[in-house]
Amino acid sequence: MPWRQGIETPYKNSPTIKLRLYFVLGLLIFTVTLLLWHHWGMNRYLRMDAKSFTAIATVEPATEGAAYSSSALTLKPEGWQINCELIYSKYPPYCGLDIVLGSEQQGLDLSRFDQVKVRFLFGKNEEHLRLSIFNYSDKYSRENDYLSHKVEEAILPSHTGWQELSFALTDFNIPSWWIIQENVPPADAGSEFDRVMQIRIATGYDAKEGPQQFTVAWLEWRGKWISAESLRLLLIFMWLIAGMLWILWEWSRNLSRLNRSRQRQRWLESTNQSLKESTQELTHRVRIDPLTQALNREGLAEFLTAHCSSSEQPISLIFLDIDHFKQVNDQHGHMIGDIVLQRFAQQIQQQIRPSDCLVRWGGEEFLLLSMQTKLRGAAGLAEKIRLSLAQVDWPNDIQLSCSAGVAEMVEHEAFASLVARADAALYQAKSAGRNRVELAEPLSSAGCI
Ligand SMILES: Nc1nc2c(ncn2[C@@H]2O[C@H](COP(=O)(O)OP(=O)(O)OP(=O)(O)O)[C@@H](O)[C@H]2O)c(=O)[nH]1
Repeated sequence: MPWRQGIETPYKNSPTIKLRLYFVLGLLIFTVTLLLWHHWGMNRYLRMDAKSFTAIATVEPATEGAAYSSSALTLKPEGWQINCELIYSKYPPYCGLDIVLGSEQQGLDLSRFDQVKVRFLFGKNEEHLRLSIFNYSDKYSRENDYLSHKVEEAILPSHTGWQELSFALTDFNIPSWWIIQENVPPADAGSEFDRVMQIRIATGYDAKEGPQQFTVAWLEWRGKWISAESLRLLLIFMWLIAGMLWILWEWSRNLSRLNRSRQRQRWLESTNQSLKESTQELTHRVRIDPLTQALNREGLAEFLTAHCSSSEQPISLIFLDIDHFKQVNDQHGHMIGDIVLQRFAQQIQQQIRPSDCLVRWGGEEFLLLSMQTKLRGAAGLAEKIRLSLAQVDWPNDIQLSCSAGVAEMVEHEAFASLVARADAALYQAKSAGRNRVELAEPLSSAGCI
């Protein structure tokens, strides 16, 4: 059966259910793996030390009057060492080192990192170091004026001995003096690390006059290949795509299921139709004589069940028999005999009412049940049929006649009795020389089937 091909039953263990489970499981494993990998791995580093980056000494004030601060940068095996002498003048003094990263508006993109770690040695009690980032921006930066670059600062506390301090990029602050100096609106006063021109490590605002010394071993920038936010977006996008694919898949599966069930419905409808037609044809065949198209005895029984009621009475029966039909067969053959039988039946059908019923009783004998017809009416009909045979174009110019016996059913008469009486009348017609109509003897009382 073609419509059966590919029909899926929604069993628990069907391959599609398994496929879906694998699909969701695969996505979950992929998501968890990606999150774990992001948490524990996917790291990138940038280390800034004396071997790989160049630093210069910086000092403030450098040229104020006769008294000025001085600073000297020494490269030690452990890192950059700053030795300076701070003297107060117009501005609070500081000294430190600058790691120059860019020039001519080309800075280093440090926004790819999340954290910075600094290893330094600064033994001064209650004093601090400053770690400053100078970031270029087309909005406010001016060429050859590093103070116009956005300044982002983090304060490093003093500590006895070497210390390694780690903090996030979000821990940097923009000092208010820079915002005021550059007149920057609040919308532009947020942190930026995409074009870093230089990094400065210097004494803090609380530095005291006199000699200062500190050493910076390295700065290490740490970040992820994919930021947590990008990873979240990626995962959301991936789940959205998977969801859409899932919906599309379900939709196309349902569509093909629907098509298959429509196909099946059409097949069932056409099968049902052809079964109905076959049944009708079979029923017809069972009730109809195939040669003459008159009812057979089966058809007669059905007809009697449906119509032999008192409302249909009076009912008359004409028993018709072709005369000397054996001679027709003998002289012209059975084929011609069959044609004669067909035309004989047709000739009768043309002259009766739709409510009447022609039955082939057997061989060349026919019963004609004439409904709501009295004996005389039926006798007239039988006579009319008999006479009409002369007008028929019989094959081989055969001269055909018939005899008839007519009987009217009396109330409660059995059909067999009616047939027997009509048959007796027919016998009389035959005995009296054929080609004539005889009436049956009336019955006083009998019964219908
Ligand atoms: N061609 C053909 N012949 C049939 C068919 N059924 C019966 N017959 C023939 O009809 C003939 C009937 O012959 P009889 O019973 O002797 O009747 P008859 O020759 O008509 O003689 P009477 O009835 O006495 O006039 C037989 O030869 C049957 O073989 C049929 O379906 N086709």
